[in-house]
Amino acid sequence: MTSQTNGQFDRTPLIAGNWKMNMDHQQGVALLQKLAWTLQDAKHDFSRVEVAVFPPFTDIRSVQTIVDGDDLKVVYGGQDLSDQDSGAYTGDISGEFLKKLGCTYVLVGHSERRTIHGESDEQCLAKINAAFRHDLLPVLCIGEGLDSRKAGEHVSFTLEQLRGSIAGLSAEEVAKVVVAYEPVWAIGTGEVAGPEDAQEMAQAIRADLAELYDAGTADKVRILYGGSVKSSNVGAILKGKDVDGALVGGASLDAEEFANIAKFEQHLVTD
Ligand SMILES: O=C(CO)COP(=O)(O)O
Repeated sequence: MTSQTNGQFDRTPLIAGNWKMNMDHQQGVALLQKLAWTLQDAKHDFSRVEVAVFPPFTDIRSVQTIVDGDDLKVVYGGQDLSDQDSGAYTGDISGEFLKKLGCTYVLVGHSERRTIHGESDEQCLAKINAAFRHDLLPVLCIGEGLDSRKAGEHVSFTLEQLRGSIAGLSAEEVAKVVVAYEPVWAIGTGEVAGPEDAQEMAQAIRADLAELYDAGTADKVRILYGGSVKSSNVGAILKGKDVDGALVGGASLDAEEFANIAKFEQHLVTD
């Protein structure tokens, strides 16, 4: 076990905002500046709770300029990357380019990539390897659809995605992966998996990682929950001891609401 260094959290919590295909670069700059001011006013301690944004590719250069120019502590990443490094891959973006723009993270296998673009676990694994080649931290998204949930197969479905997407990674690599559990039926629908559901899956993911690797490695992996997270439900969701943060879609487009989510410790439900 790692020591209890950060309140109830063994691992530094991560609150991440996935802007999806929203916000052009001008709107993105305004959103980021408002977020930074709001967090600054709230005296946000970034060493306690990390805050990341995932803007569209066309915003990232502008985001970099603001982050560097204003010395912001907000970190950022791409919403996807190619599994290749360069070459004849029209429309794709190399991890090398993301790194050069100062990205820390990159999303891999978001459910919208898996469903709309048919990305497989195998491709996700190749993308994770590409991320590591360029010193980016992958945020691997996994999660079941409504059918699996209704059939009571959500855990086995999600763990199969996990295993397929990390197959062959070393323990050292896996420890750097952030896993985001996002049940597809809870994304953008207002339906939230209950706090118990989020903890149940986070615990199952950690147990599976401990079985595949070892407990020490599993303890290092941060596991986020995503799907209709708001300031009003984040406190209950992050109460789960295996849930280390949130991947937020819609609510991350509102600077005040997203800053409020990042201040989730104020909303933590205790009983
Ligand atoms: O897909 C998500 C984040 O990646 C979740 O989106 P919502 O928060 O809009 O449900």
